Amino acid sequence: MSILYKIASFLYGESPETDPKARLASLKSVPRLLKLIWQTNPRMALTNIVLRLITSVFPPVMLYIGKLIIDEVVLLVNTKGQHTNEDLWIWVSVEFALAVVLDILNRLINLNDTLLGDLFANKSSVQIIEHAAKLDLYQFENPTFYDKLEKARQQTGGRTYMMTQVLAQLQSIISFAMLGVGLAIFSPWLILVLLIAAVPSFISESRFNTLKYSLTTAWTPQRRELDYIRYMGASDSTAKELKIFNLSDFLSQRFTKLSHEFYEANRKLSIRSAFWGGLLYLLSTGVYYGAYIYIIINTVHGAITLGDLTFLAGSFDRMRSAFQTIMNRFADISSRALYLQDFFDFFDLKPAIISDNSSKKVPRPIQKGFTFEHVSFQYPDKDNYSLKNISFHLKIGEKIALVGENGAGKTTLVKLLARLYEPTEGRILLDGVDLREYDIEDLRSQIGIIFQDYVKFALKVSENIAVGNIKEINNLELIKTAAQKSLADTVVKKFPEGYEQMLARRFKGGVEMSGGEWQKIALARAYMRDAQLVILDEPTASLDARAEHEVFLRFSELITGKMAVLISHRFSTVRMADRILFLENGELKEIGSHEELMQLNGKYADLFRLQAKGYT
Ligand SMILES: Nc1ncnc2c1ncn2[C@@H]1O[C@H](COP(=O)(O)OP(=O)(O)OP(=O)(O)O)[C@@H](O)[C@H]1O
Repeated sequence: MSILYKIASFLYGESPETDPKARLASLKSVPRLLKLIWQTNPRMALTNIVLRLITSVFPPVMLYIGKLIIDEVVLLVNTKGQHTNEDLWIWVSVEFALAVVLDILNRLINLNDTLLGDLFANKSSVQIIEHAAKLDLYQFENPTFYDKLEKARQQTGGRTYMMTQVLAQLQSIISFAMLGVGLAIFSPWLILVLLIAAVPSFISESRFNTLKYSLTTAWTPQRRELDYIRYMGASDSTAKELKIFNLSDFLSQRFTKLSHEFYEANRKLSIRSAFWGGLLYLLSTGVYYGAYIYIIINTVHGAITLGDLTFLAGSFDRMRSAFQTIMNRFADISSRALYLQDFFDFFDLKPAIISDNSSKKVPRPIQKGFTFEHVSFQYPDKDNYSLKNISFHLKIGEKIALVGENGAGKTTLVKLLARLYEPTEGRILLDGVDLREYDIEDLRSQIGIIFQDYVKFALKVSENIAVGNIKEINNLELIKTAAQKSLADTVVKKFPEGYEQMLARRFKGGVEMSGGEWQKIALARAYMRDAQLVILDEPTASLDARAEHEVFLRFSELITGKMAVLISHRFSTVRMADRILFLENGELKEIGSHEELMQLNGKYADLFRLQAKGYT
């Protein structure tokens, strides 16, 4: 075990989050951070470094000029004004000029920090969005991944702060070295005293920062829950049910209990940290004053001049605080580096569903269609299969309907078709070639899919429709045609601002629509692209029976010649399909046209009759 490791173990303990090896390793993310800062804006990053370098030379130079001034004054006092005072005023002017320049430099650094920090925060937020888009759907459904994503997202402010800290550290180290050179010329042993004085305080800072990180990390799931309760307690989407079910007390009690537990854990740590921090700082200050007294005694005995005294005391004081800052900042940086590690860990996550350069383009037009060959699928965190041994062929121009009770596996099947997941066993072929061999983006561009839980974007009507083919966002003609096809144009007509109308009430001027109206808008997305396969996963459940019938009739006419997969619980709609696949517990139980399945008199026929009875 290396000495470094032993020291680190002592400082940080051995808990998994505070594992010293992990902490030392996390410092490796600092150069990666610097690279990111550089990439944000090389010119501003360079300016920042240069300004800091120049500024770091100022403290020793100004202290030395201070010494010269005092020596001049003492000389004048001792010679009762005999000695010419020309030099004195020159030095005072130089010091004044330096003070002005230093102030300007510091302001420029602050300005640069703020602007570069803003750019850096924006860039990393964009990078998070871009990277998240590349990841697989199952990664979003995994709580560990979600924690990483949350940490990466929440740490935007922290990363900007970290950026300033790292750059400031560079400046402090150079400044410290410059002061050290001056001090070493006069009295090298003072440097040793200085180092010893700062150590206790550094230890306490390190230890408590680490404990703080462990606490925050250990509480991530609870903090996520707190965020969730906060959102549920005050959100447009939950307000209705909160009132009807009178849930606000339930939520506020739950929030209070959980937040209080966290507060208590944090409070104890903060008090301990304040106590030990204060005590050890007192110790450092004691050592400093010991050295100060020693210098004063030497001055009184005439061993050094009064100017030397101010220079030494000044240098010593500044070095002491610079050293303390460097050490504390180092502790801060290394514990924040753990958060930074989370950020980079998120970027290191790679999607499993990818395509390489040799990937095929989807045939235009598709010749044979899609074939499921003994496809089984199990969600990563589930013990049982959601689809079992499914085999069927979707022919060119054919419209099939998936029917089955809740949880039968209908949505899962269409997710596999769009390659949002890969089959656990078996394979899916497109024109006889495994789906995995096609370019994923090209494949998805040929599939139009509207899910039951489609997103209601707080965007304009035109944008809400254009998300079906975002490249055409400025093609208002296409958007209008898509709206006509899905009957959304009847909804849009009611808005004073037409296609410019803002939807959802999240932002000013946004209007809310009924479930059925939203569905017509969402359906228009399917008509935005010239897809070869269109999948509608129950996006019409909120439409009244007549509207759904009309929508599907139009749909069948409009997509003639294309393949379609419909999921609906309404049998009047389902029977319009060429063939019906009846799923039960992930298994394909019956397949055939409505008439064939009725003749078979199996489960489909049972359910059909049950629903028909309900309607009469
Ligand atoms: N993301 C997921 N992670 C884990 N299990 C899932 C996930 N999505 C669905 N399941 C499970 O897979 C099974 C099939 O779900 P699926 O959504 O495909 O059913 P469905 O037939 O579309 O149901 P519904 O008619 O209610 O929409 C269910 O048991 C469900 O719990």
